[in-house]
Amino acid sequence: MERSILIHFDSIAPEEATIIQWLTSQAQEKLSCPTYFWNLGVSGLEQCQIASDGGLVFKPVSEYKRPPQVDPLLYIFEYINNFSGSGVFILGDVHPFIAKNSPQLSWEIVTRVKNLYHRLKPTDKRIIFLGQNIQLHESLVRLIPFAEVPLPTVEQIQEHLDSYLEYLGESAQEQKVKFTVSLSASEKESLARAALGITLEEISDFLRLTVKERLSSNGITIDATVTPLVVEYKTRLLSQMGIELGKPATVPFGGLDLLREWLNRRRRLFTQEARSLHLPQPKGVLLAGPPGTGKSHSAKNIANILNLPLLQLDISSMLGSLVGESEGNVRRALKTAQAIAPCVLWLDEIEKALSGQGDTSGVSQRILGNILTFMSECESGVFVVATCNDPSALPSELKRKGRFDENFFVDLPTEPERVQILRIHLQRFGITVEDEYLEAIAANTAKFSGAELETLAAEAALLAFDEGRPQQVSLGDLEACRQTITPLAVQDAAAVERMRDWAKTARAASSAIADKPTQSLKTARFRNLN
Ligand SMILES: Nc1ncnc2c1ncn2[C@@H]1O[C@H](COP(=O)(O)OP(=O)(O)OP(=O)(O)O)[C@@H](O)[C@H]1O
Repeated sequence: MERSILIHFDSIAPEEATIIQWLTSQAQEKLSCPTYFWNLGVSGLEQCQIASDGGLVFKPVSEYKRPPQVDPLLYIFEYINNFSGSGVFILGDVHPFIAKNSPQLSWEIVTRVKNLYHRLKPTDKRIIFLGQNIQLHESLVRLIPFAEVPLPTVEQIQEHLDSYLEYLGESAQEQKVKFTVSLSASEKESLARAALGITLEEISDFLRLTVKERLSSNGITIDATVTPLVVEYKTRLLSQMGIELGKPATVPFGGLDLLREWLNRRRRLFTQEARSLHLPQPKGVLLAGPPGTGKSHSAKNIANILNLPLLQLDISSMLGSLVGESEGNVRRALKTAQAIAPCVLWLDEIEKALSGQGDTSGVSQRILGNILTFMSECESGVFVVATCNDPSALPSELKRKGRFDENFFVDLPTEPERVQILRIHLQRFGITVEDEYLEAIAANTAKFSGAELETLAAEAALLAFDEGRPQQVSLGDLEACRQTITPLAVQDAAAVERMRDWAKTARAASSAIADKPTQSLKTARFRNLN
């Protein structure tokens, strides 16, 4: 802020007030000058001041009088230009006029901003453009540095909890309500960790709501029972942004031994010990294969194996209609993952969002750019699991070697894997079937996917139950149900074979398999895709 004339500050919506507050105190401390705020919504220009309780107050500037016929944006620029003295001017709402790809992009405004840059250079006046997901027009990029506000760390959240709970306590006292905070140091840390991924203002909102809900004749108590509530609150907030906080997988996956082995070798890299040694963090895996082969199921299990929280991102559901909105949603999601890290970030069905088919606005290209930059820059332990059915539809930038740690093809299960999958799904209903029966059925289910084997197990359990033999599944039940299921690989053999062929040729072109000479290619259901 000391050296830049104009700054473009990217905020996350509810964090705006916190940023203004921070900028105000920085301007006071480092530049000894006042801070002003303006946007199209406020009636005029307001001076920002830090109140004695640490809060932010806005005071209208009485000299700022815009004649009704003058454009508000041109007027504020002129006002700042003519303003005598020093000051930091925070301007909201300017970005639609200076952002690239914006339908409201105005050359007049872009030119004024450039002029202002040169005019303000010898003065002690600074302008900060505050907005979300702004990508400045090319002609301004070099003049206006970009600052981004990361989501708060555990330590920042803990500090915020202390000060905000103290403030709530004082307010309660004023209203003669008993206010008790009963949190040990470790409980407070757990609470702060549970809140990772949301902004400080969202945390304040949560605490205010909780206080209201907890008010009883005995007063208000804030204790460890608040922690699961903050997780619920965060889950709701993230879900509104297209991010789902995944639940740990309760059903293990059968087969996929190479993936399991690969993960087991890396799980320790996410521990605090490895992180403190700055060992490189694994970036992630790409899982591609026919429908129902267990890619999503594996993604959930990966989080379990690595013992990390799971965040699921459905990029196609994030594609907003407004310019910049989709990219913004994805960037916010990536930031959230970074704040929650170490974690697993599962990008489901990425080919749907990133193939670029029918996308004339270039949104998918920009989203892809965001994801690629994130993957190459993020060192905080976000393990990306991308799943897709059709790898040939994916942009090659995403598949090239080094992007993911490994690109795996998840094929239809082999016979021994089918035994394992059937066993897992029968056990879910408390059913144990002799190995030789499972092997007999596995031998007859050559083209079945994991999902179809799951259906077969469930149907057999129902049949036995219907016939008054709960949990007594026979070979006959399994065989009868098998005959009712036509696997997709038979129904749409051409499509499934296309995927498998593609993977075979892709594997032959890869050197990664050669890196693993001990691996049996025959049983390797996971194959490198590059
Ligand atoms: N290897 C496996 N072990 C255990 N269960 C499996 C396995 N593969 C698939 N399943 C079962 O099949 C269900 C559906 O599989 P999943 O959704 O993971 O397939 P997918 O490959 O992601 O399919 P799609 O490409 O259609 O999204 C899972 O919920 C799981 O119960």
